[in-house]
Amino acid sequence: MPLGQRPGDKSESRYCGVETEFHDDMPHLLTESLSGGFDFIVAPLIDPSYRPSCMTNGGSGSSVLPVAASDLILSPSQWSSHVVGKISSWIDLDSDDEKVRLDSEITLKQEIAWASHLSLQACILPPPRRASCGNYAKCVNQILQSTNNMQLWLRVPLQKSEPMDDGSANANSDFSGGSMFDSWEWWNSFRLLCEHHSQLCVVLDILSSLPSNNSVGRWFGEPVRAAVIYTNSFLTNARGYPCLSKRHQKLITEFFNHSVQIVISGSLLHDISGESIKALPANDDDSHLEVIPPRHALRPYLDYVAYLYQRMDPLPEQERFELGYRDFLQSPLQPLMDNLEAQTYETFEKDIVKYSQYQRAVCKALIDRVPDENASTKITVLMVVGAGRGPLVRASLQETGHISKTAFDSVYHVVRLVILPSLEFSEYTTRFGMHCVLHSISFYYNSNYILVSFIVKHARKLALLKTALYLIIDLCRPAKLNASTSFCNCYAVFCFAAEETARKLKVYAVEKNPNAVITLHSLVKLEGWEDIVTIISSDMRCWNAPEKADILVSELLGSFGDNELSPECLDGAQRFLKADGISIPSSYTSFIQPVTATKLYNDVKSHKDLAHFETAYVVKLHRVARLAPCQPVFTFTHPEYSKKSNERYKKLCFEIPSDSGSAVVHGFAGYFDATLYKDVHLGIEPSTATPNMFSWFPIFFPLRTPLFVATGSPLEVHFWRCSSTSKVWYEWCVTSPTTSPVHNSNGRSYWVGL
Ligand SMILES: C[S@@+](CC[C@H](N)C(=O)[O-])C[C@H]1O[C@@H](n2cnc3c(N)ncnc32)[C@H](O)[C@@H]1O
Repeated sequence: MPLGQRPGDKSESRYCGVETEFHDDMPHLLTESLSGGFDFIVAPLIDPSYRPSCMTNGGSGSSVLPVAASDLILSPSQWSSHVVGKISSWIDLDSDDEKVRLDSEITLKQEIAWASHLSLQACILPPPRRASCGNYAKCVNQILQSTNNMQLWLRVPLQKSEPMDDGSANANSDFSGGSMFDSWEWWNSFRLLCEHHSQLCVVLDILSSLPSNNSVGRWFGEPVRAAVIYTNSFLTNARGYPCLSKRHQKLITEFFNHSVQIVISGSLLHDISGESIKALPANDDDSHLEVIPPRHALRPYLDYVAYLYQRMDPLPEQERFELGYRDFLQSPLQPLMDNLEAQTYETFEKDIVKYSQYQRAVCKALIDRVPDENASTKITVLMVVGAGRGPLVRASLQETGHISKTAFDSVYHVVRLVILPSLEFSEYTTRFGMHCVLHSISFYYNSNYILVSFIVKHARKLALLKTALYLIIDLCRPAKLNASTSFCNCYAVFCFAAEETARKLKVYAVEKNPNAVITLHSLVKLEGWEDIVTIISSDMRCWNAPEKADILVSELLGSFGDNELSPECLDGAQRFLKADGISIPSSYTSFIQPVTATKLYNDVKSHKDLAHFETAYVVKLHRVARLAPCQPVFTFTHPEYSKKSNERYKKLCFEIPSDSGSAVVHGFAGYFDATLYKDVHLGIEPSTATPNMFSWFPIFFPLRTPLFVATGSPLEVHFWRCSSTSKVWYEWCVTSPTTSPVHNSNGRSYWVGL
């Protein structure tokens, strides 16, 4: 029975398992566990007392393996859906004792072969017994080369000793024997020996004490499939029930968010004597007792884990929409070289936060440029370069009170039909005793946002009007806007242009995509903007403008800022910007940070060629460990009259926090931040990211070979932005702690066309 129903969450982490001992009555064991609320069991497949060398035939294979049950006792579908195999924990493939070593090898292979026969989805391998586990890894690697789809989950404790002041290790480790111990390093060497095989994953044993947050964070970039929590890691609450420490709770929630399944292990250690009484029927009738299955001994622990799952916030609607994009590599768009399609534009246009930031920037620029006293006489020339289907034209016009016919109509339509079924907006404001003239209003909503942008004249009671609008939004939330949409995360974004710039505008919309130009014409006609907007079908780099612009508005930004060639395009466009004109954006900067991203690395590797390792990808990063804070890479400012080249070179030195421990770097996550105008910015750099903006996922620059960075070693990285007459590309490499080849030399694998 899944832990709960979390809207939108279809991940594996809904399922919780229980670890069991060897049992030769598997049907009983399974029924007991499933009816006790667990979804699967982690069970030994073979009698743990079995040793091949002690068999009468010396392990030659002719005698029958002492299995827990065959595929006639449980069907293959039961085995596959409800059992994770546990490989015998006594095996020691690196033992000095040859007999033990050989017995171990034979048993491992026999058990995996048997698990495969049963169609199990996964088997758990016991933890390596020592740091040097070459023979164990060699045997597992052989198995991985020939196994079907079954995954092998290496079990390791979530444990890292912290150095003491005198340099020795703290002694909370069963494994360390007093020396420094970091279980991640065991995992890392094991998977290196197995060549990063994609079917080799991890199970973490969660102990009662946890390593530092930074050190735990590394695991979120690893293929962790399950976390085993022992009953002795649970605390006891005031009522005698099991509970977990705050840090454990946070960790479990993170596991849920990263599709890691929880497995409970151990025996009942909490005496909840009232529990069994509660389970009895009220009239204590024997016949009832027969039909009520006995409560599973570990149920209180399961209930607590379910409680942690159920109390998580539901996934926001946008997150739910983006679930399928998590860790999915995409080629970056090339809007200069290619012509975008209507669907792509439509997706951009849904990002209301992006446009409201632009609207704020245009508003500030207009107010700075035209003093109030000239507002009704001075005409500002605003050029939207790369206008697409016109959203920035709309945002700019709304800023000045040029409200569109359709927006005006639609707000009354929406107000009348949906929000206030029997009330006109004007009546509404009158009822609230507000004395203002509603000059224009636009209303936009999707499943995430409600944007009300309005302009009032004589707004003496503007504050009241704002209150009224908040009230309207409250009234219409959640169900009335659209009965079929869940509005649990709905909130309002108000864009009050009411301060009313009322500046006069002349707009040019310049666009090189001939299809988008057709749409622009249709938009201008529909909105009645013919007198204000002139559409130019041209590449901004070669358009001969009839006059110069006061304000140049563009959105030519990629996930890495300059990677869609905004610098090259705006260098061309600034010819027709007045000497004191304003560019929105006025600057943008790219950022990178090193990441562990096993899933992405394996996906790139699966192409089996060099080119994919030298390509940047747009990707919604999820199963990644961000190893160090971001650092800025390249900055571009506009306008730029210095004739400075757009080629760039940057050397960066990252320090991974020492309490993280050693780490593996699979590549670099890239982001940008743009200053639109003065203090109005937008971006995706995690520490300053614009909230609820979804137009850009990060970019990922892979490394051909995963890079091991030992604790305390600096990581030195070089990035270049290069160009030729026909293309722009990036090259990157690492020079410390080891040296990598320069990736993408001469743009041989990945470039952006000019
Ligand atoms: C990222 S889209 C943004 C479109 C629109 N401004 C929006 O926010 O939805 C960039 C647009 O700029 C156009 N574009 C790119 N380079 C251009 C150039 N050199 N001249 C004119 N348009 C260009 C593309 O065709 C595309 O429509």
